[in-house]
Amino acid sequence: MLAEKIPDWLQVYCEKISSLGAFSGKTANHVLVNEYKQGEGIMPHEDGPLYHPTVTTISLGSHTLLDFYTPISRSDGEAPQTEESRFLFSLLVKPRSLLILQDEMYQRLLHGIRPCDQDTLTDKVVNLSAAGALPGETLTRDTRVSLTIRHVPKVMKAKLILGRK
Ligand SMILES: O=C(O)CCC(=O)C(=O)O
Ligand SMILES: [Fe+2]
Repeated sequence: MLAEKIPDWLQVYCEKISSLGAFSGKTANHVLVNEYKQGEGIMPHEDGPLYHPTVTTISLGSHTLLDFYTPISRSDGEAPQTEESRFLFSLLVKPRSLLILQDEMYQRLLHGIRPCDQDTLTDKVVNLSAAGALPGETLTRDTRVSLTIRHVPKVMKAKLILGRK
């Protein structure tokens, strides 16, 4: 991964979040900006080993439900595992919120966002009361922008790479 300067306005948030201790004393140096139009999602995935095992996300514009899944198990002889059967629970992620995920939730489980226009909240949304929401409530999605802010331990300075023979 190549280092580039983070814009000043965003650096402010990188520093604020890092000062909470999210990256074990390191300062965030990586921001991924995703935009989801109403109805768009992201398929279940893991983010890979490149990052410090903590991910922090600022959400803007709309709520979403972030869904968690067990990984596909490799043992033979088992019935095929559907996405539905691997689904564990969701988090209601509100606009203007900061979500911090780490350890097992981030490293072992897969996360994703179902592509849909509306979310009806159930008891599978495990942070309902903390998010001030009620079971049975239906929330309509709008455009959401997420800023995923992390610390990447290994970055290369562009100068070094370009200077290589
Ligand atoms: O938008 C989000 O909150 C999740 C984004 C995500 O999982 C990713 O870009 O890897
Ligand atoms: Fe992700």
